[in-house]
Amino acid sequence: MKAPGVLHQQHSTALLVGNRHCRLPPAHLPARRNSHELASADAGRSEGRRQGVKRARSVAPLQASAAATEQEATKQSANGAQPEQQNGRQLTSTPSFSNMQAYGLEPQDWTKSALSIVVVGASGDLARKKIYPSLFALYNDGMLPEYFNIFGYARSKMSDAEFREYIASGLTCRLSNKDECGDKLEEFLDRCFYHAGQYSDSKDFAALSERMAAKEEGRKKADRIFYLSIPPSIFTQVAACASDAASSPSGWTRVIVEKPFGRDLESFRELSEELNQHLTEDQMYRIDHYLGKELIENLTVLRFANLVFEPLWSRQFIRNVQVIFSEDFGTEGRGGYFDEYGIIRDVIQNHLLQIVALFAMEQPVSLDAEDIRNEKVKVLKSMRKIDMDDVVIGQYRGRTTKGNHYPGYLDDKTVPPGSLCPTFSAVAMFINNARWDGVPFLLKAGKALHSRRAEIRVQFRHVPGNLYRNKLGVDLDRATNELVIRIQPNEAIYLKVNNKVPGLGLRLDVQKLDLTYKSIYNKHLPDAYERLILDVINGDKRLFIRNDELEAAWGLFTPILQEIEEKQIAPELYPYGSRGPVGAHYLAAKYGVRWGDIMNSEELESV
Ligand SMILES: NC(=O)C1=CN([C@@H]2O[C@H](COP(=O)(O)OP(=O)(O)OC[C@H]3O[C@@H](n4cnc5c(N)ncnc54)[C@H](OP(=O)(O)O)[C@@H]3O)[C@@H](O)[C@H]2O)C=CC1
Ligand SMILES: O=C1O[C@H](COP(=O)(O)O)[C@@H](O)[C@H](O)[C@H]1O
Repeated sequence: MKAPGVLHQQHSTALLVGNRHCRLPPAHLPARRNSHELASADAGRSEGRRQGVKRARSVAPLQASAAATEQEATKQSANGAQPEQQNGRQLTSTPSFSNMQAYGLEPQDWTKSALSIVVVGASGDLARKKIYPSLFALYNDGMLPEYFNIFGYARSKMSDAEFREYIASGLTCRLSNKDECGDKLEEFLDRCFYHAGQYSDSKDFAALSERMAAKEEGRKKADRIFYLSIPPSIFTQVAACASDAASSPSGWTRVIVEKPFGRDLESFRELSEELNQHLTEDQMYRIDHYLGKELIENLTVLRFANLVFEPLWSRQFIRNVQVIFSEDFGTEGRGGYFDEYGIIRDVIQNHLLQIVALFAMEQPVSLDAEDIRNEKVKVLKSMRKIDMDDVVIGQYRGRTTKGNHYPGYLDDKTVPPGSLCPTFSAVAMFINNARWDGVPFLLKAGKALHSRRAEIRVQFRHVPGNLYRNKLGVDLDRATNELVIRIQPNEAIYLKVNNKVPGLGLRLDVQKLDLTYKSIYNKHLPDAYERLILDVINGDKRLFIRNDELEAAWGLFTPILQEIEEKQIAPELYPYGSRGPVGAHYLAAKYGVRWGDIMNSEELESV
């Protein structure tokens, strides 16, 4: 256990904290919002709540059934049982609900434990858009423990009933389970409670803890998860308060930390040092939601569970690797946040770099989280310092087409006038190790582009001494094999191969060996947050980021970020809805590469 203030694994005094402020470090990260932004965010939230209320769920029956649920829980509880000695450092338990086995997970005994999930920043955008829907989907699929409760915590004033309406306004039923979904929704909402409080007041957290304890009563032990869905400027104070006043007295306590983890190497180190005063590494779950996406989890399966790919997975056969992220909408509404970070910090330094690490790592000793993360960090540490000549930045400008006007980045009222913040970037990176020496890894991310997609494209070398060169239909030096892992939308893995066009004569064309998920697996794919929240419940850290990975990632990007900012390098403008700045094509051409998404734009039309 850490020095005082570290979130306690076991203690019995969590509820006895007086009226005092939590110990706080100096605020070093920029406050994320100014009052104008806060006001507009508040307006948006009220609107969200109003919409929720409009959906006309009746609250009274809900409360009645909440009482029934509690009576039932009390009837079933093992009264007077002593808290189990529990070490939160280990993978302790897995939900015992019906579906665990169906998902290939080990069912374990949750019958004696309660689980409380606290969403800190409960009135916010991420909570409503992602966290509640994921929790509900897990509940609906039978993946949450029997005795779970959800507690929203934020400064906004809300009753439990209003909170439930707020949650309900963001929920939808899955098609696969639509008939039962209404009842499930009511049951789920019955387990949701709201507690208003300040983020730096341990008295408020102690009161929250008391409410949690009342719901946890009767279980042998209670485990607690705090999801910090708040701006990074208040991560530490919340960790301090939760640690001081609301950690579990009898079970484990885990904390999910959202990105951004700092904005450069220095601020990352400061944040990390501060959080380490209150949380142990075992308690911290640093989320990168891209790691929770189906196709990213499948990346290692593809490589290590098949014989055909791994022998080709090196400089010997791979010409270049492209990791591409594009969105067909701008920063609308999030400009205030975005402008402090820009696309390199927002997407490339975390999501895309994590994908590269998983893609390029050596086979881990086992599927254990530490073994996987050891291999990822080796890749990050082997990366060559990024050269400014290998970086392109862009910013979208407004565009009017077919009578519609699409506003530019600078037209967003929450963006400071004249901002040079990049909304697009392309970077060429290299891994200085035996496997990847000389292979360009081209990363590209942009907002307000022509399409929404995220994919990995692996372009293979040409076939040596090709018999068919120059003779037939396609240029085989250009039509090399390409493996595409489409992360979203319409998840797919396909390999482009040269094939003989059937019939007389000998003509070749390019076809796909196609594993498009929707045509093969007739099922809804879980959202990344579902997978990740379930992993936190199970204590599985494979898909969460370790401190040394972040240290290496920031080490790579901080020098170029500083150079861009210090020299005030102007981004190349590109029209809203276009394919991005021309500079990205020159960057690829410098390494003899053509961007796969541009070269094969017809593939997108079929998505
Ligand atoms: N939204 C998204 O799509 C994504 C968000 N994230 C990260 O998740 C976290 C939460 O994001 P999001 O929900 O968008 O954030 P919000 O800006 O919506 O903030 C969440 C809540 O925190 C409180 N809050 C907001 N600003 C401040 C402030 N300056 N000081 C104190 N409290 C404040 C508000 O609650 P109240 O006023 O009621 O206390 C608000 O409802 C952030 O770290 C973000 O970077 C990561 C990926 C995507
Ligand atoms: O983390 C972030 O991700 C989203 C994109 O996530 P996706 O799952 O919808 O692809 C991005 O819009 C946002 O700017 C960034 O902060």
